[in-house]
Amino acid sequence: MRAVLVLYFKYFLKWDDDLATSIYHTFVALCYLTPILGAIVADSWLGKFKTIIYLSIVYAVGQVAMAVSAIHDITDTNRDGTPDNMTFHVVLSMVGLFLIALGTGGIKPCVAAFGGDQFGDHQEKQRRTFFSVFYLCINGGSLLSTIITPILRAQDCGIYSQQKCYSLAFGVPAALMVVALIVFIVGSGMYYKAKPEGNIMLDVCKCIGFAIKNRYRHRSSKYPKREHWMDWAEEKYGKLLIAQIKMVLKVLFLYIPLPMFWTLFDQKGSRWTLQATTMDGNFGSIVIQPDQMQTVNPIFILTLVPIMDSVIYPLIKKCGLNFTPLKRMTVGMFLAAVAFVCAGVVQLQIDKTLPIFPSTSQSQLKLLNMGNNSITVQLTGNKTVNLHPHWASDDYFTFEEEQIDVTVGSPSFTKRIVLTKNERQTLLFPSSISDEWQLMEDLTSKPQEGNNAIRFVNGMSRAVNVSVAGASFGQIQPLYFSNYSQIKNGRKAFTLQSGSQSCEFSREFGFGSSYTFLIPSTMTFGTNCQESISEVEDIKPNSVHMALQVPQYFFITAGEVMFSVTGLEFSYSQAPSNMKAVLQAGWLLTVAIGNFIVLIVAELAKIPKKWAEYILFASLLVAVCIIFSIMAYFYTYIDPAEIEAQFKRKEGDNDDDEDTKAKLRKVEAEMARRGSVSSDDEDQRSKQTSF
Ligand SMILES: CC(C)C[C@H](N)C(=O)N1CCC[C@H]1C(=O)O
Repeated sequence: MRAVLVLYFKYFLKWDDDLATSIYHTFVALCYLTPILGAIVADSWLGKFKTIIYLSIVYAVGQVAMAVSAIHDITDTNRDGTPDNMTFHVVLSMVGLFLIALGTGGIKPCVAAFGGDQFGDHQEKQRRTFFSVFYLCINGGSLLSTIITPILRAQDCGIYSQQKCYSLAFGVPAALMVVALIVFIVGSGMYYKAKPEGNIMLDVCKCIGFAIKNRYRHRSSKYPKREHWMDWAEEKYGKLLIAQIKMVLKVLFLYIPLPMFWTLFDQKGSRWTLQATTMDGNFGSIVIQPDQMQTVNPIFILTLVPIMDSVIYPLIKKCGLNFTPLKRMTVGMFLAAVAFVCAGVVQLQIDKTLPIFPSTSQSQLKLLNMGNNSITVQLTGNKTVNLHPHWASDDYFTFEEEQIDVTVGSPSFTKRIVLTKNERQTLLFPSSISDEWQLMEDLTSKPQEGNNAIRFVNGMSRAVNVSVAGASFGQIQPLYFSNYSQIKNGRKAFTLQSGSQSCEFSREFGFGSSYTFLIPSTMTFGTNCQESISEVEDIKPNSVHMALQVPQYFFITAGEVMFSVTGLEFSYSQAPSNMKAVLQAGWLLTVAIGNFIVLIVAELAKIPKKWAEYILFASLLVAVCIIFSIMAYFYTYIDPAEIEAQFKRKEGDNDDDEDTKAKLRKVEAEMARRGSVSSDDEDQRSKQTSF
């Protein structure tokens, strides 16, 4: 669904690029923020199984709302193919997105933790495999959706008029979500379902609050220090709960630097896609569009996860190295930084091929001779150019002056031209140089999305109509320029028409170029006018190949596999039994914060050189990576189940606090239940995990 969301905003809801991008990132950030709610509901109240079911229903309803919001016919009263009550569509789609984000919150942390719950303590290896498979599934889905949803969207559908079918692109995932939910419910009898332990998050908050208050009350030096500030809750709360909170806080503290990884990671959808728009996507038999490069991420995930699990990690182990989860995550961060260095190097190559546009104090001018004779032009600053008939100066001349003198021909003819700062212009000399000269504005940036910006100049004495599949340049008056039209890459055939006469010419286009095509006064209409039309290259096509982005995608994905898959498993294994989903949500929160930082960075980072921006991000991540590795060095891995069992034994003997005892009895019952999972259940678990 994410694959077509920005396009839906832009083309269906008619939002501008900035609004579409901001709402998109806010939605994604919300999807990784709401897991906190889902996790609290699951761990404290409904349990993971029921939370997944209820919030999957919310998710499916949200997806249906999106599908309905994309039916233009609902408000298209005048049946012209566009919705007439946009408020209805905007409100319904925002409600839909909100429900989807809420549903995602319920599903994401619970599915991961619920999956982890299916494995006993002795099945650590299988559990690790589960997290890898879980990650594979997310990315398999992501890959399929990026391929299929754009195809669905491209279909035409409608009751009164045919339009692009966003409702199908949203409706099919809605139907699939319902199928997935049914499959999940049908499997109910096969799962191990850990019971929630009452309002654990409320207890946690109260316990932390009490510890802080109690610490403050006993701040005087006459009170003996305690090992940990949470120990100040001992007067009121059981040791087990305090120990569990310490485990969670320790892990959450470790998470503080992690959003920086996601800040870099999430820029592949924005900055890297923009970079791809300045590159050549021609791969021989297929042409890759800039945004399609993103599919390289899930493709690499699908190949790298199994390779890491079955080759790289075992090999490292064989070499006698203890590649602990936190070490893997550190290496993952480092690889992401390497990816950004690669992006910086690619950017340097691209920059070499980019035109130099005028700065705010400069203006640029190109000269174009539409006459049938060669002319010599002299410009201020002793610049002299010889222009053949129907020909333009090779490049733009740059001026700091506001106005320049232009002298042409012999006997010479001089005119003063007023230039516009920060602009590129073309000065057109008609057949007779004493006729009015035309000054036309040119592009001062590369055409967007890898398109080509094309325009025509009509040198004939009669109006000419120019069209090409998907675009029309309209009626071009004698000695006038047409407006620019955006044309996709590939071979394009143009039709030129004047009265009843017409002719065609075709040309192959790459990515990101700009051309002015000249229709000479000498042109005769026939079936083919290929020979007569000459072209002026205003902006060169992209020449750095998109394949050069593959290394940066490789490194960021290798980094993601080491960082994210390991992080998921680490969050599960280091969480106390009653806060597994909460820590999963804490992990996903780092993704949400990373997304928010991207939003801020997009506004703040205004470094003129893009390559320098990439290197800056890489350096920041390396700095964060060093901080994280120091924090990780001091982290001691724990076995929460073992610690909980020890407390159960100790506190069961000598604690006389009734509340604690009640809680311990609960833990004891739960552990006994887990321990006494019948051999049938155990068999069943082994069967389920034998992948
Ligand atoms: C569909 C995702 C954006 C693909 C990405 N490779 C991924 O799996 N994740 C990015 C953030 C964490 C993880 C996820 O759980 O979505």
